[in-house]
Amino acid sequence: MLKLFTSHHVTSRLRNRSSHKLARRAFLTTLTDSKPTDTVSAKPCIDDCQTVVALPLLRKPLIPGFYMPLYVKDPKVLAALQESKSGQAPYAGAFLLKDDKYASTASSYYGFETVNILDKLKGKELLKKIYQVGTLAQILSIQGKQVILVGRKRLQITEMVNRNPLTVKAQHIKDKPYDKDDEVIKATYIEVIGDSNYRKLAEFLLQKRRRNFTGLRAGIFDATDFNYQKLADFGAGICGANKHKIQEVLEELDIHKRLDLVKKLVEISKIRVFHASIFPVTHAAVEDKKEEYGSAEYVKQNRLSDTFRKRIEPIKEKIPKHVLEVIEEELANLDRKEYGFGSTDSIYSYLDWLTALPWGNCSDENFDVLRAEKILDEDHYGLHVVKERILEFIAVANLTGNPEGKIICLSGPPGVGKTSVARSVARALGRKFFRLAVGGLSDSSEIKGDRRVYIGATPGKMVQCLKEVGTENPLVLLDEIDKLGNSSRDPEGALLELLDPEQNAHFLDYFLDVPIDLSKVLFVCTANNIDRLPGPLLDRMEVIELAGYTADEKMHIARDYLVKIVQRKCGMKPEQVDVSDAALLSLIENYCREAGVRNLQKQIEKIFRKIALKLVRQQASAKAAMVDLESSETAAEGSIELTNEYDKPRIELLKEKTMAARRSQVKVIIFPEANRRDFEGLEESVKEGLDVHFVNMSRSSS
Ligand SMILES: Nc1ncnc2c1ncn2[C@@H]1O[C@H](COP(=O)(O)OP(=O)(O)OP(=O)(O)O)[C@@H](O)[C@H]1O
Repeated sequence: MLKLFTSHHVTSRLRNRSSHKLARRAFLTTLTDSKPTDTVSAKPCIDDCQTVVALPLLRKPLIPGFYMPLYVKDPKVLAALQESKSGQAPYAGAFLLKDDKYASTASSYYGFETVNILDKLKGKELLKKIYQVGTLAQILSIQGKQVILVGRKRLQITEMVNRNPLTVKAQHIKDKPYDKDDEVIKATYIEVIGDSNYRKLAEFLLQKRRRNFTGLRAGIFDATDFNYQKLADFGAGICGANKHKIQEVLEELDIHKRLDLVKKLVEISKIRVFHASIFPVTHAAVEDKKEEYGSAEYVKQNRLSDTFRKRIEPIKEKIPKHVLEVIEEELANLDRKEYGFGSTDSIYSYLDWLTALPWGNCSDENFDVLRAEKILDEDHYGLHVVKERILEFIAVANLTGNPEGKIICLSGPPGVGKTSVARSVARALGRKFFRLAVGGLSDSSEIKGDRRVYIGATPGKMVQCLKEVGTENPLVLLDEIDKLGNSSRDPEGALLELLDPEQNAHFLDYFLDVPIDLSKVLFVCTANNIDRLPGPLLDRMEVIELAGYTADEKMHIARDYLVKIVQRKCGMKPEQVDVSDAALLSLIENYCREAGVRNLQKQIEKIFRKIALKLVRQQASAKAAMVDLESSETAAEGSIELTNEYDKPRIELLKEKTMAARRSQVKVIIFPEANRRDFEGLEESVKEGLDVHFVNMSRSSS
């Protein structure tokens, strides 16, 4: 009996222990198809389950028979999983992401996979990024955002059913039939499992994954009731090899080939285990031994810390001392950890953030008031008071060399240009722009990050902003600050900390855990209604009101700004469209009576989209007519052999067709040259609009 660990043990552990501790373990289920007991083994209508929510996995595929704890941040995905769990088919699809770049940004603590990193990837985009072969996973439990899955069967995606959350139709794929007595399979099996090193390896790994899983160790090599597929899967599941290699095992349906793949993975693991158990020491020792092991995989792994060393090398001088110390400490830590056993992931992720921040990198400041005035006028009609106030602010910064002081809050109804004025200020000052939507924000952790002890921890939005803009002095727009969520988890306190010049020079993000200097960031806030702003926040701000626009102002904005912007966005030339003032006025009076101009912009966009469609349709039909024309003519494209005056009808036909297709010029090639006189003798109305070329007898010489 190849029983490793009963499902009952696992679920009772799941209930009894804290999820952190649990997640640290490799959750192995039985290798045999045990009788249904408890939640784990119950497999309601598994064969009917063809439509599943697709979960993208960042760090490794889910091998059938193994457990996987997930951290799901996306509320839509979570709701869909909850629905599946409470329904007849408590299953989901687990599919590995092809791209490694997401894995490096994944914050995985205690082995929990994170399914939130792909905020921007949805539907087909996401579908393209995942392997099409994955695993049908039973949803064992959902506690908060933590979901425990157990792999059941191999799946192949056939089509997308829903975009968000990504839901797919998938067919269950089966292993190819094989002969149990096949000598080659037997031999490969003995190479894998019969190898005493493998036995040692497995024992070592299993010990690592908590020594109290004794049933596992006792039962593993009892070969009286085995099955080659599960054995191969087991090897793939525990070997800790590169995730794409494990995916190959998942996709391989030929048992012999699957065993072969696992054999290679196990070889690599042996080197790691050997290294981990004998040389858990310094970077220098690892360097010495590199040659000796000679494994490409080994060398690659040890580049983990080198990546960060290379990254910080050019900016080492600029990194604050206290941060550099932490980085060095963590690098040494990373070197000590053996690769592939989970816990390096969190160090990797931490270092990835810490080393990617723009330490000491600022964009060149520009406090030129005339230039700023020109930019503000270029981008916005009117708004004289606002522009004047901003110029005063820049003038003070020009004199003091520093724009610090009060935080500007642009207040006014929707669509009056608050966001776009802030964008222009950033452009005028030569700073990078970052918009941070704080409307609805309910938790201080969104600003200050999660503590690293939490599963799936990520830094706060401010740190994410610095990483994205790549400079220490961006202009950060805190949008809709009056719509801050009401919550006990103090988002207001976190914002105060961010905005207060006294505090933000030593801003502490819980994830980074080192103070960072935000004093060079220029904060601009927007609000629709400042009455809703919390007093302490309002105190720190200088409010500039933007009133609504009159019809006349809207007319100017539409004609001189919006039409031009939209036309450029739609890829049209000015001569292709002419929107009359009467049309704009009618739009303003009948459709856009609100204070701002956002709706007006939308209406103009609508009109331009319709014109674009018309233009493209015309071009398409012009092309179609041209093709038609070519096929009806014997000579080269659009040309005519004019041999005598009876060709006049052909010229007329050609002209008619091309004119119908709105081509202004009809190219006519006439040869031989001797027929020039015949052509010239034709009526003017026929010759009109033709681009004529006379050619001598040889066609190629045209
Ligand atoms: N005075 C103006 N001149 C030119 N364009 C303007 C002007 N005012 C607004 N716009 C344009 O109107 C659109 C909407 O403006 P924006 O998004 O900045 O509004 P907002 O006040 O931030 O709205 P919300 O409060 O809903 O965020 C933008 O394309 C902006 O460029």
